[in-house]
Amino acid sequence: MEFLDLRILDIVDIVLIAALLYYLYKLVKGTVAVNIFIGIVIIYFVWKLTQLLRMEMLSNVLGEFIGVGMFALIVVFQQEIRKFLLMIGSTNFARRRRFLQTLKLIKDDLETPNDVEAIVRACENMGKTNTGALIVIQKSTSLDFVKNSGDAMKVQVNQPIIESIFYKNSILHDGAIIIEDNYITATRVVLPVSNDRTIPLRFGLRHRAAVGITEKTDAVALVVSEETGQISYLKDGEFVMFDGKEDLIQKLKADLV
Ligand SMILES: Nc1ncnc2c1ncn2[C@@H]1O[C@H](COP(=O)(O)OP(=O)(O)OP(=O)(O)O)[C@@H](O)[C@H]1O
Repeated sequence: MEFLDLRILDIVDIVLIAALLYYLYKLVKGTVAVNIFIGIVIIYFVWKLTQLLRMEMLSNVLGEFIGVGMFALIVVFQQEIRKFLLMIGSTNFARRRRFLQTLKLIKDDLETPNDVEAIVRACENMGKTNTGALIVIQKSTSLDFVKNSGDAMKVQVNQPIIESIFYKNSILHDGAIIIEDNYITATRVVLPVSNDRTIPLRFGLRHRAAVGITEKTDAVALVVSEETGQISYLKDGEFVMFDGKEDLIQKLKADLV
């Protein structure tokens, strides 16, 4: 049967399409782009239906629309396409780097493990004084596309530095900080805010920004609430539950490997 005549390349084809759809979903999840995307899919199916039913005029009009639509798409999704390419490029680069590291082709010390204890201790202290904080820890996806909105710096992670950045009277306290390979590489960063309507209303923009960046990239985020002093840990756009400081440290370490 021709239908069951599946080649290895067909399987690779399906896996690649699945990966592509996954990246697209991750990119548009919770944004208005999702509605535009659904609109396009609907128009495409109506066009196919009109072709099938031989409704010449409507099918021609929709066909023309779809033809020009490709250019319109590039304009409408300009931001998303940029992020998409960045996401694919940086993820592959990081994977390649890890692959080379396992083969010992490049030095192991390129990536310094993040000082998770210092970060969590800083969050704990900031929580006690109700100091709001937003910390994003980069993994394999590059965060360059958000870093540009803040101020670049390169300081090795340590507890007092983090606390002094978020200290209420500090000029750097607004926005998020980015941590890469145990270095704080940007402060006052503005993150994309998630539009996810399932986030409880008690969480404001700081938490929504943490959800936003973790749903669009594989970074993880820590938020200290200014109102309650509570620490939240976010991964893949979701709040991760933890039982005390030690549990948070263990979870972070496991997620940052
Ligand atoms: N998109 C964003 N990117 C980075 N930081 C942000 C963003 N939006 C808000 N913030 C930071 O969060 C701060 C407080 O915002 P908001 O009070 O709405 O947050 P919240 O989630 O209610 O937090 P809290 O519980 O601490 O009040 C802002 O002053 C700013 O420093």
